[in-house]
Amino acid sequence: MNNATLRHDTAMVHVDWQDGTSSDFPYIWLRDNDPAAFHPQTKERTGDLTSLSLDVLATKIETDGKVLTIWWSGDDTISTFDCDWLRSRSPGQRAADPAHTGFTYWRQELGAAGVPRVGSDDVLNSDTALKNWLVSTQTFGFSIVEDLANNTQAGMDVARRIGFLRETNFGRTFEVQSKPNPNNLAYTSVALPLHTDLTNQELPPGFQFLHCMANEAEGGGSLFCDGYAIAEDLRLSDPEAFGLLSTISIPFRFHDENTDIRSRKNVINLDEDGQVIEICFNAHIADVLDLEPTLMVRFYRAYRQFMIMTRDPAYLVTLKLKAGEMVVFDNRRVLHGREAFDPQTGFRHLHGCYVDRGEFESRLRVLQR
Ligand SMILES: C[N+](C)(C)CCCC[C@H](N)C(=O)O
Ligand SMILES: O=C(O)CCC(=O)C(=O)O
Repeated sequence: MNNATLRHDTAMVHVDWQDGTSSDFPYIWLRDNDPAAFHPQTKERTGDLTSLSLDVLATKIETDGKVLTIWWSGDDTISTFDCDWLRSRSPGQRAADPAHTGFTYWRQELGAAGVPRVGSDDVLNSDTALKNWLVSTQTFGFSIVEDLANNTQAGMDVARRIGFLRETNFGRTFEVQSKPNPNNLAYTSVALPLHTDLTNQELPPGFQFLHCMANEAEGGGSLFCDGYAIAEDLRLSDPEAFGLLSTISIPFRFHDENTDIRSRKNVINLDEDGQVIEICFNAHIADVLDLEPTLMVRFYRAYRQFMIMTRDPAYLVTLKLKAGEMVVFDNRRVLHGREAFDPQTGFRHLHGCYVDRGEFESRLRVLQR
């Protein structure tokens, strides 16, 4: 970068970059981000903000277009910044995040044939295949890994290519099977309407992995819908319902002999720009609603409307997992469910685990380096 020009006043350094763009850097920000204030090996911040004056001022600033040098008043500190780094961190613009590769919202038209698929050996052995798989899993919120070995380790091996497993009250891994004395409906053979798991947790698990070991019973098909697509359609068709579901939290609770785990969540969660970033929807573990009575009635209308949309075939993709396939989905975006099955007609067994979004995004950033 050549010929950047500088102006500075009592609060900021203003830089006109050669390409016509410009940036404003407050002095306190520059002083706080002096490269010398970071540990050379760990890259952690070691500078102490409280030792700086908020009115810190420069006595002299120079740039040769590659490096910007500042002489500070008050002490003899001289800070040197790389201009490309400065530009990439221009205050007021978010630095691009390589883990955020974009979303494609989908509806029924995607069909089972549109679900991204990848071979388990490719993901296990190739970083490029791993990266491409993570990108498509994030884009659609789900994917299927094929040709897993026929043991309960195989799905975990794939999940661990991403990162640490998220342990919950259901264990580090879990067996979705019809069991005696079930502590939740997943462990029966009944139909499960579309839902997200563990909305009763302070942080609901990010990605869910369900490795199909056997699916021989009649029924037992899998259901999926894109919660983000439903939320965006609701935003347009019923702004009042969207507003309530994205601002009013409701209680969720799971309890059994050993646990009583509760959390309040909005059904639709937005970031500060209003983008949908999480769906928490699980009718079976919604606790008794405790809203103020007039709000209650408005909320029920909104909540029921969202529920009706989750039953609308326009959003539904169905498939029947085969032994050796593993479905992977963002549990905080894509709702999942299953048809009832008849355990008398054959064995059905899914082996599952979770990996949180933070692990997933970290792996993606590292693979994009
Ligand atoms: C069995 N497995 C661990 C996968 C899910 C458990 C879900 C438990 C709770 N009923 C909920 O729906 O969130
Ligand atoms: O049995 C299935 O296909 C899905 C089970 C499920 O929804 C769950 O474990 O949360």
